[in-house]
Amino acid sequence: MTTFVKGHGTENDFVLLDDPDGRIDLTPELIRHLADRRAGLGADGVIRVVRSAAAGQDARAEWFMDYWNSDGSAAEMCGNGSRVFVAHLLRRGWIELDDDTEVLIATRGGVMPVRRRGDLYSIDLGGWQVEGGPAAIASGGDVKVTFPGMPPLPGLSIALSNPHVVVVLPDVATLEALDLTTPPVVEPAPPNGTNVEIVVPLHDQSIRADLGHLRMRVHERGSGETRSCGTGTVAAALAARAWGGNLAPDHWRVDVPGGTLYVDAQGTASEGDSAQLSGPAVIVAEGELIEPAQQG
Ligand SMILES: N[C@@H](CCC[C@H](N)C(=O)O)C(=O)O
Repeated sequence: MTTFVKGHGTENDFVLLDDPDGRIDLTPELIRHLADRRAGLGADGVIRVVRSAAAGQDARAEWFMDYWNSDGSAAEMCGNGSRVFVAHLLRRGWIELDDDTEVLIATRGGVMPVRRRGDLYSIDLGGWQVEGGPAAIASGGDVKVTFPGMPPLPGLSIALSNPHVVVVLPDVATLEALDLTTPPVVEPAPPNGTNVEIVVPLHDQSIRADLGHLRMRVHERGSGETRSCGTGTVAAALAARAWGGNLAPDHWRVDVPGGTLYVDAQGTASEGDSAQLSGPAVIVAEGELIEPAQQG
């Protein structure tokens, strides 16, 4: 019997499968079936919750977040998923985590520390880089991104644990009208595909001067448009910070269709040792899987 929970982080939703001892054969077909919003449970991604020792992963972290996109492809990392993963481990009693202490989790993108303060979880995503460096920042980007019915726009590639390209638009009306039903075309095509974040800087007076503010939509590699992408908000803040130059803030609020996330960045405009993502994690339901052959 396989138990699961359904959860989300700012409405980026996941099915988490309990597999502490590494017994589940998680095929792309099973992932697509579970993620299907009509024939399955429905999710942007599927996370297998497995001990690192049972999955051949880094022993510094007891637990491995085995993350899969809804199309059945594997991803290195999921920022929103990492918070839901830790909330689930806590709820199961598989870890203990007091306020302001940290737990290490293993991901394909490396071992990362997660902290909790009340209902807010923060993860340190480690090193990052603006691909193309200062020249790409100065020219607006290193790639061209085309959305249906629009001329190509510059995009800035950000190497985090997973790949991102960030595009800036002038206003919220243009952002809301954007067609994300098909993948944006990125040229030259990144070798492993990419997540694409589209942002509008908000210059509202109500926000602190040391806190940047962005509105964002995202088209995720392997999942299509989602209501939030945690690593995507970090990439968006890093790109906006790079474009903003010396006076740009290190702290950012990013509003996505599913809620609000916060990003803290360290390092130069084009490279840094770490960036932190903070936001909520919600567990909505739990249950037992029925084997596909027994369904119907
Ligand atoms: N939604 C996630 C990112 C999930 C993986 C992504 N689609 C990829 O393929 O890199 C997040 O919150 O970071």
